[in-house]
Amino acid sequence: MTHVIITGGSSGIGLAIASIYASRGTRLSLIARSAEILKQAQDELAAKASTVGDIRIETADVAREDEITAAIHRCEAAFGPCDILVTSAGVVEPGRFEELGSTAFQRQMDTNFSGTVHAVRAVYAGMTQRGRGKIMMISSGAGLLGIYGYSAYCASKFAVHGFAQALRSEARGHGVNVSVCFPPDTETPQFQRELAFRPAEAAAVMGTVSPWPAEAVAGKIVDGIERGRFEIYFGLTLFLLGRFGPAVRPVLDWWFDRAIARRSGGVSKRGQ
Ligand SMILES: NC(=O)C1=CN([C@@H]2O[C@H](COP(=O)(O)OP(=O)(O)OC[C@H]3O[C@@H](n4cnc5c(N)ncnc54)[C@H](OP(=O)(O)O)[C@@H]3O)[C@@H](O)[C@H]2O)C=CC1
Ligand SMILES: CCCCCCCCCCCCCCCC(=O)[C@@H](N)CO
Repeated sequence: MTHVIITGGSSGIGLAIASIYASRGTRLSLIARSAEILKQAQDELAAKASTVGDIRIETADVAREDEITAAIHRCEAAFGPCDILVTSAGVVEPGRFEELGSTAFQRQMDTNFSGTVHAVRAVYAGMTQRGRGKIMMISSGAGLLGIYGYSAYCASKFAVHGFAQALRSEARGHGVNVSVCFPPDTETPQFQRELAFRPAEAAAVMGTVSPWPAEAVAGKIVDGIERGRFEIYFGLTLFLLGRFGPAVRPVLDWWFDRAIARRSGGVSKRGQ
């Protein structure tokens, strides 16, 4: 039976992905920090799964390599080797760079980027030895474009993007499929919290793409895993951004800088 491990599987996009696999009778391991929220997710999914025993929950902080490695190894000992790893654990804390502080900056890098690397490392050796396995990393539209107020988050998601690209080229020779996806704003508990802190200047940029339901994002991700697609885009705008963004950067910068200046009351440089 297929064993799917999902970091961040207790909420939002990760939970929506878990829900699709649960209804297919897959063995599922969900990893997150809060035991209470994990238990809620397990109960919710148990209604869909063939047997409650097919859903395992483990508490671990992905930013702590020892914790996440041990948790993943416990999941593999119980349910067999990992066939599919989805790394959805992530945090977002918007704020202008000078107000963000190094703790909040580092927390986003440690969770979103290092947390992804740690989870991948925990399954990677086994996958390459078996000559099979799939890894899907959740980056973001913010992993394709630098956005006002998102210096740490964008850095962490660009890092995931670069990691996925490089690892893909190493892994394919070992029969391991590495993928990365770039979701737009998605209706999840985290998104609701984030909106309260999103600067108006960021809304001017991010408002270009309207929010998606988590189920729709999860559906495209699972479909991409099945087809072994490397990059998954959501909607025409983010597809164009991913494929042609770097080529049209000067135009995008000009366009967004104008929109941002309008939101900031026309002041684009300090002191002017
Ligand atoms: N929603 C959106 O608009 C978008 C989200 N994304 C990305 O999708 C992913 C999921 O986000 P979303 O579903 O919105 O967020 P949620 O907050 O709804 O879910 C995040 C999940 O990650 C877990 N998590 C967070 N930090 C850690 C940690 N240090 N160790 C282990 N687990 C952790 C949470 O559980 P717990 O807190 O208990 O640990 C929870 O299960 C993130 O990587 C996010 O950046 C990308 C594009 C858009
Ligand atoms: C030819 C090119 C056209 C260019 C259009 C550019 C549009 C940019 C939209 C960027 C959206 C990023 C959403 C990230 C959401 C996210 O990760 C957070 N919500 C996390 O919680």
